[in-house]
Amino acid sequence: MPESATQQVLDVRAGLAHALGAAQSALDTARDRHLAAVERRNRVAAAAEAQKVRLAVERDTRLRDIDHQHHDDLAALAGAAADAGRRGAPGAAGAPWSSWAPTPGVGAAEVRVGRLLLPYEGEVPALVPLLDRGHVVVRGDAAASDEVVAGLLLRALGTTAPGTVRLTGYDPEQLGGGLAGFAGLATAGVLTFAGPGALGALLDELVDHVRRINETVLAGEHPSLGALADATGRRPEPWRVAVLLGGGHGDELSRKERGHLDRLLRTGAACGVHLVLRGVAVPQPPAGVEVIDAARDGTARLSGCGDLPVRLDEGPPPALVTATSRRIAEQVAAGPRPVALDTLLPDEEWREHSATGLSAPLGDGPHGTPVTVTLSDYPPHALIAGPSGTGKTNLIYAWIGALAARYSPAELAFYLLDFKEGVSFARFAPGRRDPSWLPHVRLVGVNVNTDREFGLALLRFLGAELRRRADAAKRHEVTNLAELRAEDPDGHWPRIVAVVDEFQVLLAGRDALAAEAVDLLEDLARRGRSQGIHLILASQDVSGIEALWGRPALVAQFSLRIALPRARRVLAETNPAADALPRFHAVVNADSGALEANRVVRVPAAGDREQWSALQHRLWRRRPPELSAPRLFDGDVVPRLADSPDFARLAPAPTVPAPVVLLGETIDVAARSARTVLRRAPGRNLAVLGTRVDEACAVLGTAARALAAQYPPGAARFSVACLDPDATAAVDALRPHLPEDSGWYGPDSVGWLLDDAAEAADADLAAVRPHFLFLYAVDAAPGGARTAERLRRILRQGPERRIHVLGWWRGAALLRETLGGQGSRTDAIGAWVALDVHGSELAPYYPGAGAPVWYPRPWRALHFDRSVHRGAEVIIPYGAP
Ligand SMILES: Nc1ncnc2c1ncn2[C@@H]1O[C@H](COP(=O)(O)OP(=O)(O)OP(=O)(O)O)[C@@H](O)[C@H]1O
Repeated sequence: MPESATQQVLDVRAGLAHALGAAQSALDTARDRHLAAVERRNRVAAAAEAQKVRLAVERDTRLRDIDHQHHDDLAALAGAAADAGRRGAPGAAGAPWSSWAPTPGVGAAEVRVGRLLLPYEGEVPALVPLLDRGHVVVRGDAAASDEVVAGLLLRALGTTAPGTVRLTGYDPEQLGGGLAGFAGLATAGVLTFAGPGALGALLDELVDHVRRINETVLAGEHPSLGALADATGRRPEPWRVAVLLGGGHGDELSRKERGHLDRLLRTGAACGVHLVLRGVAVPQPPAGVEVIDAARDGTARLSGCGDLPVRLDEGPPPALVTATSRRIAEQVAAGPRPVALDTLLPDEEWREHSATGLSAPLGDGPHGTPVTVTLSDYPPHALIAGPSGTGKTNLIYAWIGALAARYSPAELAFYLLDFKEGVSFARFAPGRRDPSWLPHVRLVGVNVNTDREFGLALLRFLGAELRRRADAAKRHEVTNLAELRAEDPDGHWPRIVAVVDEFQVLLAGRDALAAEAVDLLEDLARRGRSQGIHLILASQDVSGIEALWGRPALVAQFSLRIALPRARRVLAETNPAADALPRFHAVVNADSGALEANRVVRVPAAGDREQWSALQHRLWRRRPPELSAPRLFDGDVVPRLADSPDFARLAPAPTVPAPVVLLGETIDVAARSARTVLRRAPGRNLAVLGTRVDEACAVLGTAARALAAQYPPGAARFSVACLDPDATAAVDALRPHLPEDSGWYGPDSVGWLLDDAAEAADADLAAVRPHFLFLYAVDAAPGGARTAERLRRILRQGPERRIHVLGWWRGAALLRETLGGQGSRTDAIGAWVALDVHGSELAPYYPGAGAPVWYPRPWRALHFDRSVHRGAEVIIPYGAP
C-alpha cells in the first residue's frame, strides 16, 4: 500500500498537479482573453468617442457653413435691393437730408421714405412710387405722417425742373398750416390752396384735367404722359400733385367726391395727376397706390414692402423746405431757360423761294414741333403786341433770323425802324465794333422816336416801291408778285418786310404827319399784299392806338396777330390766351386773333449777341458782291457833310446857272441833302432863323461850302460878315473852305460890304460873277435904319443881279424888321431854315393862311423853299466835318 498509497498519492499529486497546471493554464488563457477583450472594448470605446467628437465638429462646420451661406445670400439680396433703391431714387429722390440738394431732371421713378429694417449692416432704402407712377396714402400717427408727406413733396420737387410739379393743398384742419414750409411756392403759383369747402371743386378740376390730357394731349397716341415724354423728349404738361390732408374722419367725402377720388386714383398717374392723401380714408386702395402705415415709434409698414418693417426717415429740416421752396419759386418766376436761336435755322441756308410767301418757324409748340409763321397774300401783315420786357424785340430778332437764314437777299429785303429809345436794330447795320451787316437789310432806323418824319419817309418810300411794282405788274399784265416774278425772271423783286417797332409813336398825335402816315399805311396794307410788301407793326400796347382802331379796314389787313404774355387787344376780345402765357412764349394767330386759331409758341433767345453774330457773319460772308451796306439812320448821330452823296457830286463847272445850296440832311430813306437853288431870280435868298448859334453856323457853313465847291477859283465872289462874337469860331473854321479872295467882315466893316452890294443891286446889269453874302447875325449889324434899307435893297433886287444873301437872323421878328416891319412883303425870302422858332412865327414866310407845324427840337431845323415845296421839311444840320 505504502507503495500504492504513495503511488496513489503520487498519482493523485501528479493528477492534481496536472489538473492545477491545466487550470492555471486555462486561467491564464482566460486572463489573457479578458485582457484582450478589455483592451478591445477600450479601443472600441475610444473609437466611438473620437467619432462623436468628429461628428460634432462636422456638424458645427456644417452649421457654420449654412450660416455663412445664409448671411451671404441675404447680403447679396439686400445689396441688390440697396442698389436698386439708389438707382430708383437717385439724387434728390433718395439722398439723406444732411446732404440733400435739388437735382432737377434726374427723373426719379420712386422717392425714399425710410429704410427697411433688415439684419444687415448696409442700408436698404424704402421707396414709394410717385411721379408718373402712383399715389401715396399715409395713415397712422399724425406727426410721423406729416413728416412723410413733407419728405415726399420735397423729394418730388427736388427731382424735377422748377415749375414742372404743381402742388395743390387741401388742408381744412390746419388751413394750410400742414404745408406751411412750402408756402414760398405759392408766390410763383407752384403751390395753390383749395379752401375748406373746395374739395369738390378741386376734385372736379383734377378729373377735368385728366380728361383733357387724355383727349387732347395723349389723344390715343401715347398711353401716358411719361411715355409721351420718353418718346418725344418733351413733357408738355406739368405734374399735378394734390395733397389732401383730411382730419381722419371717414365721413368727409360725399359720394360724388369719393367717386372722383377713386377715378383719380385709378387713372390720374398716366396723366401726371397724383394724390398724396393723409387722413383721408381709402378703403380699398387700387393697384398703384402705396399705403404707408406710420407708427408712433417711427417704424412703418409699406404696402409695397410686404411684411418687412420700415424705419421712416425723419422729416426734412424746415429750413431746407423753406429755402428750397423759395429757390424754386424764384426760378419759376424767372421763367424757363431759353431755347437756342439755332433751333430756328434750316439745315441749308438760302434755299427757299419767296414767290408765293415767306415762311419760317418762330419757335416750338407744346409738343416740340416747330410753329411756322407765313406772310403771303393771306395773312399779309402782322401786328405784334407785348408789354415792355415780354420779349417783343427778341421775337422780332428771332423771326428776322429765321427768315434771313432761309431766303437769300434776292428773295427778301428788310426795312427796319425802331421808335424805341435805344438802338435795338443797330446790330443789323455795320457798326464800329462789328463791320458786318445782315445782307437782307436795306434800311435801319434807330433812335427815331423824336423823328417821326423818318417813319413817314419809310412809308413814302414803300409807297413808291408799291407803285413801281404795280406799274411793272401792269406792264407784264399780271396781278401779283408770284406772277410778276414768273413773267420777269430777271427782275429784282424780293419780298419786302418792313418792321416798325413801337409804331404807335408814329401814329400818336392828331397832326398832319400822323394822318398822312395812317393813309399811307392803309394803302400799303391794302395793296402791299399782292405786291409782296409786308408790314410788321409792333407795339407795347396796341390797345391805345386810336389811329388804328378808328380804321377797322386798316386793322383787318393785319390778320397775323402775335401776342406776347399779357398783351392786350391784339387778339380777339373773347380770346384771353395771352393772359396765361408763360414767359418767352407767344400766341401766334393767323386769323385776326380768333380763339380757334391760337398757336402757342416758345420763342428762342435771339437777343444774345454772340448767337446772333455767328448767324449774321455767316450770311454776311455769303452776301452777293454787288450788295451795299444798309442805310443806317440814327437819330442820335449828327450827319457829316463829308458823307453826303449830294455834296460829293458837287464839282466846279465853267458856268453854274443854278447854284445849289446844301443845308443839312433830309429825314428820308436815301440820305439826301436838303437843298435850295439860288437861280438868278427874285427872292433867291436864304434866311436862317433862330437863336441857336451852332446850328445856324452849321447851316450857313454847309451852304457856303456847297457853293464854293461848284465854282472854279475866281468864278464867284464870297463875302462873310460875322456880327456875333459867338459865331467867330465857326466863321474862322470856314475860311479854308472858301476861295482865297473871299472877303471877311466884322461889325466895323460890314457897312462897306452892304454899301457895295446895295449899289450893285441897283445897277442896271447883273454882276459878271455871282456874289454870295453870308451874314452871321444880320440883326446885329450896326447902322440902324440905313443898314436895314440897304439890306432890303440887296434882298429885293440882288438876286436878279446874281447877288444873294444867305443870312442868319436871330428871330423871325428880327427878319421882319429888316424887311420893313409888320405888313411888309416877305417874298424876298424865297427859302428859309427855322431853328428855335415856333411854327406860328413862320406864318408870314409861309404861303397860304396857316403856319407850318413846327416844335423846335435840338439839332433839327425846318426848311422851306417857296419855289419847290408844298410844305416845309425837317432837316438835320451837318455837324463838324
Ligand atoms: N425767348 C427768350 N428767351 C430768352 N430770353 C428772352 C427771350 N425773349 C426775351 N428775352 C430776354 O428778355 C429781355 C426782354 O426782352 P425784349 O427786349 O425782347 O423785350 P421787349 O418786349 O422788346 O421789351 P422792351 O419793349 O422793353 O424792349 C431781354 O433781356 C431778352 O434777352
